[in-house]
Order: sequence, then structure tokens, then C-alpha cells
Amino acid sequence: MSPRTETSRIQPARRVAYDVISAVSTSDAYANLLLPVRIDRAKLSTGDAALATELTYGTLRMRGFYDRVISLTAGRPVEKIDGPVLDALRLGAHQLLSMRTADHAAVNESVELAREYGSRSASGFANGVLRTISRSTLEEWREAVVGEESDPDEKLALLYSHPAWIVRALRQGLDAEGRADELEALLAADNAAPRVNLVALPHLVDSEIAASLGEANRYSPVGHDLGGGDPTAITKRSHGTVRVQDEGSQLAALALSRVRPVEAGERWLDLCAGPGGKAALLAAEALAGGAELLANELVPARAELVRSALSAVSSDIEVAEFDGTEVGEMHPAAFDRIMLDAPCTGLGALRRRPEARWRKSPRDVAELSSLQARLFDAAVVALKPGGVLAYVTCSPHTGETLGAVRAVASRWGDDLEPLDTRAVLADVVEHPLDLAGDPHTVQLWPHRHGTDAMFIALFRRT
Ligand SMILES: C[S@@+](CC[C@H](N)C(=O)[O-])C[C@H]1O[C@@H](n2cnc3c(N)ncnc32)[C@H](O)[C@@H]1O
Repeated sequence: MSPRTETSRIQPARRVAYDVISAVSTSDAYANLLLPVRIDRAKLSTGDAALATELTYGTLRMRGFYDRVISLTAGRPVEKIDGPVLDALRLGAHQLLSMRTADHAAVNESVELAREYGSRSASGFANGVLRTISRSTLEEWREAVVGEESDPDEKLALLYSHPAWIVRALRQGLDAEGRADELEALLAADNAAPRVNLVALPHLVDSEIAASLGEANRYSPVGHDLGGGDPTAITKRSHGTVRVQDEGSQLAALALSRVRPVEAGERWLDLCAGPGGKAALLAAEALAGGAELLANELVPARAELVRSALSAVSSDIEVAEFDGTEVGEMHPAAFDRIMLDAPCTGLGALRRRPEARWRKSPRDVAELSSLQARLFDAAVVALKPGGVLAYVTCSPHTGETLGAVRAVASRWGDDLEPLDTRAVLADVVEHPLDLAGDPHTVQLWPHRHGTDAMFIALFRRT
């Protein structure tokens, strides 16, 4: 990248957004990890930080749509456009079509970015492309982008900026519930900013802090909605007993911890615990009931995050780092409850990881399904007779959800009894959940429940 000049006319928030978008394009960076670092380094005000977030996340989520608009305007495929210039055009297109930025600011600063990070000659090209984009409305561009496409899923993929295979997978997930008519609402929810949601670890949060946590969640009895606020101050003040956590993740942990009353001395295992969100909630529940939790995470850096998450609950919780597929041999018939929050495609959290949709492929589903099956079988062996297993994914892809549990049911037969997960959660939630499809399992959805698309299935070892 070329060094910036003292006289730069680019606003700091736009520069931060551009830097992150460019790092995502060129070095596979994760926007949700890099953006806070860059915002901090640039010392952005709260307002500018919010602007940088909207610019970055919005541009990355809608990248497929904007690329189509850019290529129609430039008269060439985006692969033929210089990378740094293309990223400046994407950022400009987002401001012109989806934000209320004045046209001249969106165009001028993007042209400046193209000149600074691309080449001097790129500025004329960028200027021409962005001015043409600004001359039509979003609705007109939507029509142009769809063009002659007649396949309904391909059309939705173009309009809602998702790879077509993901649109088909999401349709299949909704179809399994007889709710395929919700597909557009789901795709729109994937493109909206998620609210900041908090968990107050039960029995551990100071009552004064608990009273300041904002609106209680609709479903989770331990969750609060912070809206678009900054959670840093409150999480620090609470010494980790208040954490950022999606409401669906809370329900997944509570489905296991509240499936039946806790008996003192029970042994619980969180088999794939990193970075530790569900482990912290499970640990708080275990502590209150006199149970003991072992957390495990294969990747050492992520195991460290689990240790840090658990330190708010107790300093005595063991965090192991073994391969979960070996837990059956290592600890046969050892645990009363096991959380298997399996590594998955994460297609249920696309709104949170804006670039993720462009990095996944159907091959990932096949590879992860095989790992999920091995972890599942190992976890069943590690359950005591009568012990309960929660199989959870942050994906509504049926290959990772219903397909996975049906395959398990056929492998284990009468040795594994599916529990009525819906009935368990019905006793946990504050308001009834609108659920459909397979009666034993729970599939949550961003558009219907405001949560990530978590899948939860409980089983009992007979
Ligand atoms: C979906 S994430 C778990 C999220 C976590 N439960 C939470 O709520 O914060 C899955 C985790 O499994 C870990 N993992 C992947 N393969 C594993 C294996 N063979 N054994 C144990 N952990 C594994 C990944 O590193 C990842 O941290």
C-alpha cells in the first residue's frame, strides 16, 4: 500500500473501512477481528466507529451484488479490475446504493482511495464507474442485476448477495419445516446488522450491574438486548460475568444445563469449547448445581480464550486440549452431560461474519459432516448410561443438522434415545418459540427469532 499523505481528503472512518475490506480481499483477514483493532488504532470517535462498521460490514455482505453492478458499469468482469481499485469501487457503490452518503462525498473519497492505493490513472476510471452507478436508483440496479435470470434461487442469490449454493441450502433448511416462503426474509436478515446481545451469567452477576443491562431477551432467561450499544464498558465492569453472546447460543447451553435438575457431583464436558461462550454459561450453571465441568478445545490459542472466559466463573475449571474424536477411548462412560457444539460451516451466522459467505464451499459441508459424525460417535461413547448429549451447530444446512442426526440415529439405534428438545426449551424460554418441522429438534432462525440459526438436538444414552 502506498503511504498516505498529510493532506489526505479521505475521512478516517472511510480509510479504516477501506483498509479492512482490502485486508479481507488480499490476506484473508476476518473483518470481525481486524475492524476493532483498526478502529482502536485510528482512535475513532463512537460515531466514526459506527460509520466504519457500517461501511465495512455493509460492503462485504453486499459484495456480490456490488460486483455485478460494477461489472455492468465497467463493461468487464470484476476479475479484470485492479484489486485496490475494485475495493474502492465496492466501498463507493455501498455508499451510493445503500447508505445516505451524499453522492459527491461517496464518489470523491472513493476516487481518492483508488488513486492512492491503485494508480493515478485509476482515478478517471473509478470516477466514471461511480458517476454512472450514481445515476440510477437501487431499484433500477436490482432490475439490471437480475437481467434475464429466470431461476428463482439464482435471482435471489444476485439480489441478496449470497452464493447460489447457500441460497439453495437455506431453502432446503426452511423447506424441511414447510416454511420455504420465508426464504427472502431470511436472506434479508443475513444482510442486516445483528443487535448486540449480552448474557448475564446466572448466580454470578452483581445485582446493581444486572439492573443496568437493558431490555431482557424475549426467549433467553439470562439474556439482554443492548441494541446497537458498545458492550465494552459493561463487560469490563462485570469482570466477565456479563458477556456478549447471541441469544440462540444461550438457549443451546441452557437446553443441556436445564434438561433435568442438576445433581451434585455430576460430570459435564464441553467437547469443542473454543472460544468459550457456551462453556462460561454451562460452568455457571454447573457451579450453582454442584456439578463439575471439563472444557476441551483442540486449538491451543482458542483453549486460551476458553480459560479466559471461564476465569469469571472459577479458577478451578480444567481446560483440556485433546482431539475430541478420541474422547470415547480417553473417557469411556465418564460424563453425565456433554455439549457437542460441533465445528460447522457457520451458515447460521452470516450476518456476524460478513465475508464468510464468499469463503465457504459445498466441499466444506462434506468435510465437516465427516468430522461431526466422528465427534458425535466419540461423545456417545463418553456418556454414562442415562447421560445426555446436546448436538449443536450454528448452521441450518440440513447436511449438518437433520441429516447428521438421522445418520447418528441409524448408527446407534436403541442405544441412543432422541429427547424432546422442543419440550425442554419450552420450559426454559420466557416466551414460546415459533418452531416447525422435525418435532424432536430445534432450529432457530435470524428472521424469525432474531438469533443466529442455531440447531439443537438432545439425546439420552440408554
Ligand atoms: C462451533 S465452535 C465452538 C463454539 C463454542 N462452543 C462457543 O460457544 O464459544 C467449534 C470449536 O471446535 C473446535 N474443534 C475443531 N475440531 C475439534 C476437535 N477434533 N476436537 C476438539 N475441538 C475441535 C474448533 O477449534 C472450534 O473452536
